Amino acid sequence: MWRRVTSVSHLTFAHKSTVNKNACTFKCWESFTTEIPRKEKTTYQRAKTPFITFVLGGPGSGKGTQCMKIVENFGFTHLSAGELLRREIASNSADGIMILNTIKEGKIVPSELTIKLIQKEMELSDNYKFLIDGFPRSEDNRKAFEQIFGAEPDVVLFFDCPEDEMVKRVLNRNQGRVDDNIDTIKKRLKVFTALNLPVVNHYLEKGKLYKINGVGTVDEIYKQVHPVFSSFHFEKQVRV
Ligand SMILES: Nc1ncnc2c1ncn2[C@@H]1O[C@H](COP(=O)(O)OP(=O)(O)O)[C@@H](O)[C@H]1O
Ligand SMILES: Nc1ccn([C@H]2C[C@H](O)[C@@H](COP(=O)(O)OP(=O)(O)O)O2)c(=O)n1
Ligand SMILES: [Mg+2]
Repeated sequence: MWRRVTSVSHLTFAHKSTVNKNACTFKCWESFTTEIPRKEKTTYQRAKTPFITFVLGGPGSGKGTQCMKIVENFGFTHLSAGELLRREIASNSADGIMILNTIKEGKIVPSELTIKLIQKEMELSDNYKFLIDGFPRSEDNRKAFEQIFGAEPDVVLFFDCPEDEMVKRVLNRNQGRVDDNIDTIKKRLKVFTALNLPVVNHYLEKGKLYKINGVGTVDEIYKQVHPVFSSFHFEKQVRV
């Protein structure tokens, strides 16, 4: 199902390990394909194809909070698309100003840029289990991901939360975000309905959607999330 990606990322990176760096370059993409001969794999390469979870829901629906609990319990690597974009702004990169203005307007950053940031983090990770939080936020995001990665997610979580609850939570979030103000939130909610709900419906039709009631305490909500992942028996999987 997975294929090697050669066209989008021209990134070079060093693997964290000091051993066998060359063999680890592009390890992520090599393990995405079933065509790599067994003998080319090293113990530093993942033995498994990536297990990808998309985490969807409106602003303030609790995506990030629940992702932290999934990470604790199931050892996923958490990639928040919004966080990667905020990091890009903070690094004063060439795209930083455009990203900042897009986020302030409550709009969606061009898909290729967000996917490039996600892809880079996946390449740097030793893990094979990924939570991709806040992505895809539009059909364009979704289609671009599928085209670039040549694959679909294994699981899609959707935190369903009423607008008034989301607004309340975002206004109390207190993380100094430029988009956590009432004007931007109103715009984001419109964008969520117009662009993100079609993605939710797409995965519902495909039978991949796990709809979670996003109202309640963090633990009450996590009680619905846990069985989604325990059904995959990750703890029994042995990595080589
Ligand atoms: N179940 C909950 N009940 C009340 N507040 C919550 C709950 N889950 C998260 N929060 C708080 O709401 C805010 C938004 O949560 P967050 O996880 O950042 O949502 P998202 O990533 O979907 O925008 C945060 O301040 C968080 O601490
Ligand atoms: N796939 C994405 C994800 C986020 N963004 C931008 C636009 C979003 O309003 C901001 C913030 O996203 P983030 O997921 O951090 O926001 P919430 O956690 O839902 O409040 O980033 C994007 O353009 N494309
Ligand atoms: Mg978040």
